[in-house]
Formats: sequence, C-alpha cells, structure tokens
Amino acid sequence: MNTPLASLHDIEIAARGCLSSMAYEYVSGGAGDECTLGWNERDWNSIRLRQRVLVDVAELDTSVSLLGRTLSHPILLAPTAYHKLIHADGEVATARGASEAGAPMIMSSFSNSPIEDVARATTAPFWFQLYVQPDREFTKALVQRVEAAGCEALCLTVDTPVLGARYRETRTGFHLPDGLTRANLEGMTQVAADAAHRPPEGAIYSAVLEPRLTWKDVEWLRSIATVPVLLKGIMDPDDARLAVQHGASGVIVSNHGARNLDTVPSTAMALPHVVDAIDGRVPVLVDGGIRRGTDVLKALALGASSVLIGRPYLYGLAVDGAAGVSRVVRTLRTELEMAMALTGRTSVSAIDRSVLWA
Ligand SMILES: Cc1cc2nc3c(=O)[nH]c(=O)nc-3n(C[C@H](O)[C@H](O)[C@H](O)COP(=O)(O)O)c2cc1C
Ligand SMILES: CCCCCCC(=O)C(=O)O
Repeated sequence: MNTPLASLHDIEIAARGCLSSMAYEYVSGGAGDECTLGWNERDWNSIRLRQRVLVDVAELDTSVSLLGRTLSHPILLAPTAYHKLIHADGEVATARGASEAGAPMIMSSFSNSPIEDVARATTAPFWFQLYVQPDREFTKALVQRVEAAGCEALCLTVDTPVLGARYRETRTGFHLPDGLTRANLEGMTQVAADAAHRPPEGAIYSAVLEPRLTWKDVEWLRSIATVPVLLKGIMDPDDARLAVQHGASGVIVSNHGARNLDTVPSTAMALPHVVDAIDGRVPVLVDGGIRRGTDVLKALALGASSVLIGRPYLYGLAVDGAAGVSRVVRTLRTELEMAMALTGRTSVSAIDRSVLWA
C-alpha cells in the first residue's frame, strides 16, 4: 500500500524517488556546510506558540492585501530556476498548479519556459524575478517584455552577485541537459546564452549574473519599470532602510534558501529586525524553511505580509506536476487555518506578536 502524501515532508521524500540525483541535489542543497540550511527550518520550529481557547473560530479568513491586490491566502511561490529539470512541462505546469491553489507565482529569470507561455497558463497574478544582466539594454528589453506579458511586480534579486559554494552541485556535475535553455535570455549574446550554470573551477563570476549591481541600479530599474519593484534577499536592517530610501515597493527577507552565504542567520531570526527597520512603510515578505502552516502563522506574527515557498512546491511538481504544486499550497493553507483556529485568531489582521510565547 502506498503511504499517503500527507505533509510537505512526505512529498519531499516521495520527490527524491522521482528526480535524478543531479536534480535532487540541486534543489535540496545549500551552500558550504549547510549550517544556514538547517537553521532556516529549525528556527521556525523553535519559536513557541501560545494556545488560546474559547474563542469562536467557526469562520476563518486567510485573505491578505498585497500591493493593491486581495489574495485568498498569504502563500506565494518563490522564484526558482529550471523547472524542466523537475517536470517535462516545466514552469507551465507550475503556473497551472499555482492558479489552482490561488497562489501568485514569481517566475525566475532563469526559467526554461518563456514568460509568455507561463502568462497564458495562469489565472493567478504572476510576478517576475529579475537577475539584472551585465547588458543593461537587454535587461531593459526583458523588463518591457515581462510587463507586456502581464507581470504585476518585479522582484530584483540582490543577494547573488555570485553563487555560493554549492558542493552538492560540484559533486553531481550539475549542468543544464541538452535541449534545456534559459528561455527568457534567448537573444542575448551567445556567450551569455551558453553560460554554464556554474563558472569553471577556481572562477566565481558568471556571464549571466551581475557582480557590479549597486543601489544606483535599483533607482535605474525603478525609472524604467511601470510595475512595483521589490528587493529579494534583504537580511540586514540597514539594507532594509536603504531599500525604502531607494524607492523599493517591498522587501523580501531571504537568504536565497541558504544557497549562497553559509552561516548567515535564518530568515526567522532576521525577519523581526527587518520588520522593525521598515516600520510599516512597505510590505515585508519572507522565505526560507517554511514547511508548516505554523511557520506561516509565525512569519505573519513577526510582521510579514506574506510568505514564499521554494523547495516544497518543486517537490510537489516532481511528484505530481501541476496537481502536486497545488497540493503543497493547499496543505500549507489548511495547516495555517488549523493554526489560526488553535491560537484563537480568525483573520490574518488578528495575527500579531502576541501569538508567540514570550
Ligand atoms: C532550486 C532552486 C532554484 C532557485 N532559483 C532562484 C532564482 O532563479 N532566483 C532567485 O531569486 N531565487 C532562487 N532560488 C531561491 C528561492 O527563490 C527562495 O529564496 C528559497 O528557495 C526559499 O527557501 P525554501 O526553498 O526553503 O522555501 C532558488 C531556490 C531553489 C531551491
Ligand atoms: C549562473 C546561473 C545561476 C542560476 C541561479 C539560479 C538560482 O538562483 C539558484 O540556483 O539558487
């Protein structure tokens, strides 16, 4: 008898059997000794909740308002590269699953499917994650292209001037199999289009990442974009303040799923500091290690407007395509509802730091 896939953890175990070892290690791995990778999950677990009783919780409302949109729940899909490594239909399957579950999808610059195919496949709002390219004219054309496709916000990834030391990728010889491309980057110079996922041994720079990115580029991006620009990869309160000063419409507290700088704190630890620095001026989102509805509740309690999940939906995609993606989101949402009922909070606006054991 097959074991039912009840929790996100069950889905992760099942996914391992569906993926090549190269794909599984790419998705699951972190940087260096993977200290932060462990902390990202553990630190959500170590926050204790207050159980409250005798509150009427017969009606629960998980809706949130984000950048002028009402969403039925606060769970978004974080941008992740190369979905055709995971499933033949790639990002199109992810987009269908996201729509079924009412989850906005943030599409990666390094998707295997082009933005237009994703736009056609989704009924939920979608955002685009931008890796600014060394060629700014190409980057500008890409921004115009994704806006024309209907993207409602841009997430500028600011934590990846170079990739971190990902030894699992080195050990499995990670590469993009023949036939898989970075579909949104086609049209760039051949050298950039053909750039390997990892630079050769001993080198750190990549032709498709921009190590010269600075705060000036945030202003430049805002000047060419017609949609809100959020900064993804803010961990430090000083950077959070700079983000607001440079006109960001929101920040995403993220350590890139612990894939870049090992021994940086978990996002659960960084979140309250960033929230305090932002002081309500723009929305703060968070990702990293969110695997339970209780983790979502804790993130909201610490001041996040919404959360993003990365690896969990990739595991859902591996196990059951679009249906697997939507199942992961629905499971988290159901767990969030349980956690809200058991802490006596009937709406997201009623979730604050008093949900947490002091
Ligand atoms: C396989 C994989 C690919 C990723 N690709 C990108 C990417 O293209 N752009 C980006 O900004 N972040 C990328 N990320 C980071 C995620 O957006 C997100 O920050 C992280 O996965 C959240 O942590 P979680 O996986 O523990 O939920 C990637 C993460 C994974 C696991
Ligand atoms: C040089 C290509 C890097 C792809 C990075 C995708 C990503 O953000 C991740 O794997 O993490």
